[in-house]
Amino acid sequence: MKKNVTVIGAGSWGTALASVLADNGHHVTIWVRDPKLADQINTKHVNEKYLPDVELSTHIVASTDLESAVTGKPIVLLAVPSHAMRQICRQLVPFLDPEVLLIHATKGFELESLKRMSEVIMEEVPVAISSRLAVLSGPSHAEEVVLRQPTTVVIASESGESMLRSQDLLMNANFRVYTNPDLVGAEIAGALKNIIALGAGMSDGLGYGDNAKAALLTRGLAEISRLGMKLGAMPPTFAGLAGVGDLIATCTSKHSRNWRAGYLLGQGKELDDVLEHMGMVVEGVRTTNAAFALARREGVDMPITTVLYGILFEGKDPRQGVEELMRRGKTFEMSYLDPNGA
Ligand SMILES: NC(=O)C1=CN([C@@H]2O[C@H](COP(=O)(O)OP(=O)(O)OC[C@H]3O[C@@H](n4cnc5c(N)ncnc54)[C@H](OP(=O)(O)O)[C@@H]3O)[C@@H](O)[C@H]2O)C=CC1
Ligand SMILES: O=C(CO)COP(=O)(O)O
Repeated sequence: MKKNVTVIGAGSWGTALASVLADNGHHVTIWVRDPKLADQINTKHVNEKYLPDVELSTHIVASTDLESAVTGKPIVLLAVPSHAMRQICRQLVPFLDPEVLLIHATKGFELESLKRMSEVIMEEVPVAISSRLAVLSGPSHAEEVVLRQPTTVVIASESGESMLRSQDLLMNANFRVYTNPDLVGAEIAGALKNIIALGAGMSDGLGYGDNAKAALLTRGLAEISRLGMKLGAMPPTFAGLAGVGDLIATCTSKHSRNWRAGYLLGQGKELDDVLEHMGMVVEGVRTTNAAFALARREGVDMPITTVLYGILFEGKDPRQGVEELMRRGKTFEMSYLDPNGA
């Protein structure tokens, strides 16, 4: 069944998801802040700023008018950066259908409150209830999705019906959608992998090799899982697409803005210059800050995050950071195998 769907946000990810929806024959509206970009999408069918060189479906209609974009729409997909989520939700509230299914595809925490995106949405949107809220996560670079390259993602929701509706909406021969009831885990895994991607880029920028990268991914996953479980996630989620899957995609790909930012930092560039140069959201920077605070609040050991926090916000030299990680005290690989019960 073809649906009326509105995508909020015409950055790389919103545009790529609108393309998937248009491929599936849905009537897609994409809400865009910039009138020039809306005009470009409607007349030239391109998004030169975020996904240049890709021809978009003529069935994607861009609008700068939030009211007409959202009113009466049964499904709204949010693809804005984490720092914009609360404000966007506030703007949406007057126009949302009382029965709307909300899917968000944002990978980050709200820095000020340390809340997950679904918590922010539930706080701001009175019609948002957990039975009609889903998160889209997993290894999915927008640049590959718009080229219809094989991609797998996960839709997580506390509601079986919302998972199945979201899966039906998005799934096609190039875009395979799995379901997972662990919304908390999918959100946390998707957000925290960006920290490790920054570290992986930094390691490459410093000239370190595959051993260092493998160490970062594996020990990164260990600390992501530790914090995630403390915050209520289910452990198997971290072994799935939203966990290890997205870690691999983000830490090893030049498409990743987080990897690229890390690479430039590893080469000695300043954070402000790097972010200006990127011109797109680098969620891992704010997420490092949020995860550092969450780890302290929850009493969870996150050595890689702590070192990255020092590099990003306290002027620590990246090489010194690596040395600190390598010289940490001796420890069991898996604390639950420690016979002394550490
Ligand atoms: N790109 C990808 O491959 C993937 C991204 N994601 C996640 O999707 C989310 C969005 O990222 P992505 O699309 O890549 O980001 P981009 O940097 O490509 O685009 C950001 C988009 O958000 C808009 N925006 C920025 N600030 C605000 C604001 N304050 N209010 C409203 N809109 C705002 C921008 O509008 P404007 O141009 O007007 O500034 C632009 O449309 C992130 O959480 C990211 O981690 C998840 C999976 C894959
Ligand atoms: O989440 C992503 C791929 O799954 C995109 O990662 P970046 O934001 O680092 O580009």
